[in-house]
Amino acid sequence: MFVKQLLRGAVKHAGSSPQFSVERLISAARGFSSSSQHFGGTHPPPCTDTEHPKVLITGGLGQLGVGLAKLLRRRFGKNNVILSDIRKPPNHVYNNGPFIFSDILDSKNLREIVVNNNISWLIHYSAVLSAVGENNVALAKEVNITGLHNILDIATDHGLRVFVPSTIGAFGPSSPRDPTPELCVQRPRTIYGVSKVHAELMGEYYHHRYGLDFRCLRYPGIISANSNPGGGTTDYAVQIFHTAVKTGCFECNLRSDTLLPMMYIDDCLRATLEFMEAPADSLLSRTYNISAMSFTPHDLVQEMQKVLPELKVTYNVDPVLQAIADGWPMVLEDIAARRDWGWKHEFDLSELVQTMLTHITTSSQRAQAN
Ligand SMILES: NC(=O)C1=CN([C@@H]2O[C@H](COP(=O)(O)OP(=O)(O)OC[C@H]3O[C@@H](n4cnc5c(N)ncnc54)[C@H](O)[C@@H]3O)[C@@H](O)[C@H]2O)C=CC1
Ligand SMILES: CC(=O)[C@H](N)C(=O)O
Repeated sequence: MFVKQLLRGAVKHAGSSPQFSVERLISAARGFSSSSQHFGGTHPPPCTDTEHPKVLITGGLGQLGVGLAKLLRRRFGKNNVILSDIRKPPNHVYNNGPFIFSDILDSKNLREIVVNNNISWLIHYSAVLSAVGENNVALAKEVNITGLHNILDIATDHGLRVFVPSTIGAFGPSSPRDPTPELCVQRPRTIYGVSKVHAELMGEYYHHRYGLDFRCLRYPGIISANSNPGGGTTDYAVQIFHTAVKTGCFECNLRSDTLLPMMYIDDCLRATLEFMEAPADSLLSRTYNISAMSFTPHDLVQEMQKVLPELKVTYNVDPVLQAIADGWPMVLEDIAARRDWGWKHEFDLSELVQTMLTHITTSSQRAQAN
């Protein structure tokens, strides 16, 4: 029902904005119908040589892992990318390529998987995110710190290239917030942030001490249409799209003026692949900020209302999440990533909103038709 209104709004809006054409909506929808995640127009061609990395992704059933597996499989071949997690995968994931159970706290099992599958790249996505971490500090310590130690030791012992994402949450209230440079004070006040600073420092230490090929990007809040966020402070910016399309209203748990760095998932996953493929001698650092846009809930709602003029948003601030967000960067500076390995984002706020709404509307129409 609201989907129809949304399409009507989109068409109406198309008349007023040259950037938002019906053709674009339709062509984006076509792209989505042939692939569940769309990666912009610039994804690299599949590798043809036999020197593919053999990749293991830990924590692969969260918001980011399935999309990354899809991108890497397109590049390196389906069987060269193994997705793993401690949860049971849905059928479409299970049927789309190798999946294996792996608990990062079980170091012997993890080592066996690496050895038996001749793994050469380890993408370490398992983590407990900011909001869940504040509710369960013991679990966050275990997964984010003990788990990371297992990963670094195994990666070092077997000569792997290892990617560990960090986050805007690795900064805190005493960091410069607008903009936040690569190198500055990092005194986060969440267990998530503390564990990510620990990961950055441990990885860099292993790189200098043992020659580990450690690579780390500080991601902003990631926005995706067909995977759900796992319990973070930036989750509102994903949930708002789904709820708005379904019901036409949304209750936001952050203040309307909370400015945070955000990124569309396609940019995030492409950045990860490009960074992993960057020649080691181009990397002057092992930990980089990457950035695309910053917006407040108010900015996002205004952009969405260009398509959904009836959208109603109310604010019911969660004090714990608001305190976390108030200590995070407002704008992330990523000069070094752009300079050293050519990072360039593709999605700004208007592209993000168009793409998310098109994607969610199309999926919802398809579900209604079935
Ligand atoms: N999604 C975002 O906005 C951002 C994510 N990141 C980082 O990117 C990585 C991936 O993030 P998401 O996919 O959003 O996280 P998520 O919370 O959606 O997924 C994490 C996954 O880790 C798995 N996991 C938990 N304990 C485990 C264990 N003991 N062994 C193996 N797997 C375990 C969970 O089952 C879950 O599927 C994380 O390291 C996160 O910190 C960084 C910044 C932003
Ligand atoms: C920005 C992140 O790391 C994550 N989305 C969170 O909000 O915890």
